[in-house]
Amino acid sequence: MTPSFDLQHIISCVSGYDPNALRVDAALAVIQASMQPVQANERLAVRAALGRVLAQDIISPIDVPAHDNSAMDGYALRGADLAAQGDTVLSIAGRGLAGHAFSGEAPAGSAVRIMTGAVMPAGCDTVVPQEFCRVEGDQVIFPPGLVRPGDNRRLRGEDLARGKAALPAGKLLRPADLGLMASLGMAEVSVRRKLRVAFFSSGDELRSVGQPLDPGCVYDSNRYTLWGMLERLGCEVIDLGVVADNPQAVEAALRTATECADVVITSGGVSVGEADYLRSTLANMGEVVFWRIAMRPGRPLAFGQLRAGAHSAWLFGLPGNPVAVMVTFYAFVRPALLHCMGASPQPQPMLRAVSAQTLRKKPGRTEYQRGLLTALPDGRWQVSAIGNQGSGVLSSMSQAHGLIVLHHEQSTAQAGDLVDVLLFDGLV
Ligand SMILES: Nc1nc2c(c(=O)[nH]1)N[C@H]1C(S)=C(S)[C@@H](COP(=O)(O)OP(=O)(O)OC[C@H]3O[C@@H](n4cnc5c(N)ncnc54)[C@H](O)[C@@H]3O)O[C@H]1N2
Ligand code: MOO
Ligand SMILES: [Mg+2]
Repeated sequence: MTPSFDLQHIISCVSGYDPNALRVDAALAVIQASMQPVQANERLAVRAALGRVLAQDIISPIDVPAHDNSAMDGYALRGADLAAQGDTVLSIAGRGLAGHAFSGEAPAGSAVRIMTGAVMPAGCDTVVPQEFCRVEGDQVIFPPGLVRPGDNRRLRGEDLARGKAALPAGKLLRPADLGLMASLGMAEVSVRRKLRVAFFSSGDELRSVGQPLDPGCVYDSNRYTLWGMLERLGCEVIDLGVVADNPQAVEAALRTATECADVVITSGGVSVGEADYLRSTLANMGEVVFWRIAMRPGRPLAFGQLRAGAHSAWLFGLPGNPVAVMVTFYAFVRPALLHCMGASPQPQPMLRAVSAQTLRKKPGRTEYQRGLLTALPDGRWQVSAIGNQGSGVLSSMSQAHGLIVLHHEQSTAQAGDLVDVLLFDGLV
């Protein structure tokens, strides 16, 4: 009898190339096209809105600043009064401080003592810093050529003019935005509601911290990394614990998650092992949009939609290996959640660095390696791949500054080549 074999399958095993695995960029496009942003909004005090997504454009209701004012401590005067050559001597007409304006118009040929933030006296258009002047009695003397007319004055509305766009809907609110809203006098703001994200770990070998570590078991670390990444994104995080390796338990947990969350994230049980039930359960409860990505680590990622009664939720079935969880989260889940939160697209925090060594890479997939950055004397960054790149090795993930991304088309990078690094500290 002739042995039967699947040539395509053998090629894929030998080369590591998997014809059924989606490219990273294609998977991202499918995810973005499938998932819709949440629409509901809520009104929050400005401080409570940190990290939330702005629901509406904000138009400035006032001029900021509301008045022309001084940028320096010194003397306000008419720029035209400054002589091009020789000292200019002006009498001091009075004083203006921030919150205590000089009243009236500065008489011709006079200067007004002024502090930073004080309203520019009527008639004055220029401020000379006090370091440049000499005071003699009630006169102030300005040497020539130190300032130009109009210097050291901040104009009304130069930050934001009334009626101008201040912040666009979709902005992920950062500390500067809170300050900006406060500068407009806003106490409250409309933001998108939080995204509800439920997650659980699956595996009979998993023990939660606080439990004894039985033989052959590991502590469940994925619920900690996932919790951290979701908290940083500002999601409402629902931790459904550890689920056993059996189809009934996986289905029950997915049902609970679908009933309470917009997005469900699981880790483990998504590969081809005899205790891997995630994908078949997803197929029974809804649909698998894709499974397997041309990437390493993280290849067995599953994405699909779950249904439970009237509820539905999107599912990311992340591979169980702890590094694969984090890499797939940064590559897919984070952009997807930002999209669902209603955030406008933002660039990934990437920098280009010189590779310190040869980085071997197979064609036809995207590879991610944990990297350490150092500054080179010429001002460029250098990146070195950390020793143990195993998919279960969290210590190197903890040490790394970011992920070296070796793109789909890229081949092995040689020492000295420029490579992309996705920075952990730039990620919310
Ligand atoms: N024959 C094949 N075997 C495997 C393939 C494959 O393509 N063919 N893919 C490998 C890849 S790549 C990965 S990644 C894993 C993914 O496996 P699962 O998603 O099914 O995950 P598990 O089998 O449940 O666990 C894998 C590994 O990770 C540890 N783990 C799981 N959950 C946690 C947790 N919450 N905290 C800490 N550690 C966890 C688990 O103990 C296993 O060691 O499959 C490969 N196999
Ligand atoms: O690619 Mo798996 O994701 O080895 O860890
Ligand atoms: Mg498995």
